[in-house]
Amino acid sequence: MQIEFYKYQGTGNDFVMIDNRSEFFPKEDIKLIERLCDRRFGIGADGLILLENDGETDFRMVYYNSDGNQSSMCGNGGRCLVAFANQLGVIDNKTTFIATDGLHHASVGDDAIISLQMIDVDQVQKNDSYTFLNTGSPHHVQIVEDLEHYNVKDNGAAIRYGELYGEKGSNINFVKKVDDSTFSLRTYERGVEDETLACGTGATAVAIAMNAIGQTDQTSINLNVEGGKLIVSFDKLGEHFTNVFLTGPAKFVFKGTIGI
Ligand SMILES: N[C@@H](CCC[C@H](N)C(=O)O)C(=O)O
Repeated sequence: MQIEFYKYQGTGNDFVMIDNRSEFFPKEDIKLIERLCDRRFGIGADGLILLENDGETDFRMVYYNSDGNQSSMCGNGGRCLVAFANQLGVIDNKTTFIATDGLHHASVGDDAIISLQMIDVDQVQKNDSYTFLNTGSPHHVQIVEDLEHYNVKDNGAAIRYGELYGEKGSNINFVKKVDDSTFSLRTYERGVEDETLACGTGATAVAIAMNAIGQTDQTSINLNVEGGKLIVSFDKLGEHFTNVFLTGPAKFVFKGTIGI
């Protein structure tokens, strides 16, 4: 069988998008999803996303990591899916959709800029050398000195598979402060098991963590990621972070068909 796919990227975090409103896609076939995401044997992507019908919202987001397993929320993938839904005519520049972590509001701006509301955060675990929080996906956030030369893959894997997070693991972000409203980060992604060029829930986690631990008192934060720039803004009510928005580019790359 031939299937039609669309390829999108958000600050270099790339995804295979499939319109599954007719429910044709074999969702339980982990090996197939892994192959479609494989950069040598398939299309190549950090993840695969199905756009599905939902009775109460504009559409449902079903997200798989490139290892073929369904996972938790993907911020950049969510932004790319909004752009895909707009391209398909499912929405008209504004949407409310459902994902694994609940409802998301989003809007499409000029120059393919998508702004996506993320979940509220009210638990930030502060430790001496790192912070842990869930922004739809679990994130370890750690400040490092020499971010440019840091071995993200090896150090990220050691923490992801180490005693802190057990079987479930976590995404691991390494951060450097640039100025009071700007941070650079590099992320090791669970389920990709490598550094990716960007991670939306990771950028969100870094912005909130840096505010929570007093590295900044800003509530609109610029994030430099390997594949570009993102902005995370929020309101802070005591230890509660609400109205969290992740904003940045989400771009169509190409479409095609592939035999499965
Ligand atoms: N790239 C994503 C994060 C995807 C989920 C993550 N790999 C996990 O399994 O926790 C993003 O942009 O948020």
